[in-house]
Amino acid sequence: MPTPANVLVVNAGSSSLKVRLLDHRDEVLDSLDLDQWRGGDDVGELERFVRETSDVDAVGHRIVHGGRKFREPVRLDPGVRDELEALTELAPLHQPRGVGGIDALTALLPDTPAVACFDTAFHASIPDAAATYALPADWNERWGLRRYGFHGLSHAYVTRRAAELTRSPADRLRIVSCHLGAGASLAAVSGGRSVDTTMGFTPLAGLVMATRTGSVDPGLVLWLQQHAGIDADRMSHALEFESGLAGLSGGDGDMRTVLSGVDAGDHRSTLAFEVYVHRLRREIAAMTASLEGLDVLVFTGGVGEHSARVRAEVAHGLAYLGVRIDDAANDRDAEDIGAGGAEVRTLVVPAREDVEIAHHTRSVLGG
Ligand SMILES: Nc1ncnc2c1ncn2[C@@H]1O[C@H](COP(=O)(O)OP(=O)(O)O)[C@@H](O)[C@H]1O
Ligand SMILES: CC(=O)OP(=O)(O)O
Ligand SMILES: [Mg+2]
Repeated sequence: MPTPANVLVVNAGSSSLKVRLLDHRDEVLDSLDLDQWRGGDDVGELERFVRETSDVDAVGHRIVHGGRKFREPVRLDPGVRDELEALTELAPLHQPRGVGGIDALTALLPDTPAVACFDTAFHASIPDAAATYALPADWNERWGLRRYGFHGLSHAYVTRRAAELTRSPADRLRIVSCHLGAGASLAAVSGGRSVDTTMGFTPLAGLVMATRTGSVDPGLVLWLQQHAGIDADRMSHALEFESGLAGLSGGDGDMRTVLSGVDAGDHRSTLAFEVYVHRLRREIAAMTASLEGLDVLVFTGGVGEHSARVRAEVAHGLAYLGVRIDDAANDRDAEDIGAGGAEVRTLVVPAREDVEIAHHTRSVLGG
């Protein structure tokens, strides 16, 4: 078929559904944001939006988990859809929402071709030394236990933008991409390929997030189960929804709420902010070890794009790596916030998973 021009991008995250219609130049023609989306039950608004939107040539979906099989974008058919649903056990929070998006759009636009694009795909290049857990080898093989990594569509877009903005070919750059949204992860990108990341087998690992713990001592989790009477379901809910910024500060996990608390002298909010920043700095430094250096540090996602305070705290603690920012540029959320002559470039890039998905959708269907 000819390369589709207008792509309807469906991005079902852990808490929201973002739908965008992009034209052949990636201009946004129309969009719909739903804060509450559980996949399935509340298709009403989506249905209205799609009925009012004409000229959809193709649909591109963000799917969080591609499992062992899907390492690049794939054209959707009923068989593929069922394989994606079967991966729900690997990402119970995210996968049903993505599959719900596929089902809703298949019902609304049954004759429009659709492509699934995976959060995990960009990280398929992570070498075994970084992707392998030191567990019994036959467990790893039997269940495909591995550091899959997530937010790959965002990290891939950041990688392309970093190359454009620094006017250097991506194959020469060592980039740490910081995707700081409600979910948060880092990617170490060398020569355009992901070589390490903070999320793991699930999107629970790594950085402190809005309501997720990020990494904790697995011994602590076992201790709570074996000695404190916290069963697996209760534990899972606490680690996913009651932890992170929300758990520490007692608020909703929104960084803006935490910062208001800090300004009001609230001790819990202050500790939450300090823990968030500490972990972020430490993990960025860890990514530079995987890269054997650092050329570009990039901030993206709601917190990364809008919180000058988080960026400043992180950058000031990483001066020893050559990170130096221009505080005035940082305060106005400029694209390039690096200080003149700094060894490391520091950039702020809007998260555009939609652009990445539209590109993949066009190349799968047109190529
Ligand atoms: N001006 C701001 N200052 C600090 N944090 C912000 C600001 N605007 C948005 N955020 C943060 O961005 C988060 C949402 O990030 P976003 O990438 O949009 O979400 P999602 O991960 O759901 O896609 C919110 O939880 C909030 O903490
Ligand atoms: C994978 C992941 O954590 O996604 P989100 O940030 O949308 O929750
Ligand atoms: Mg997001």
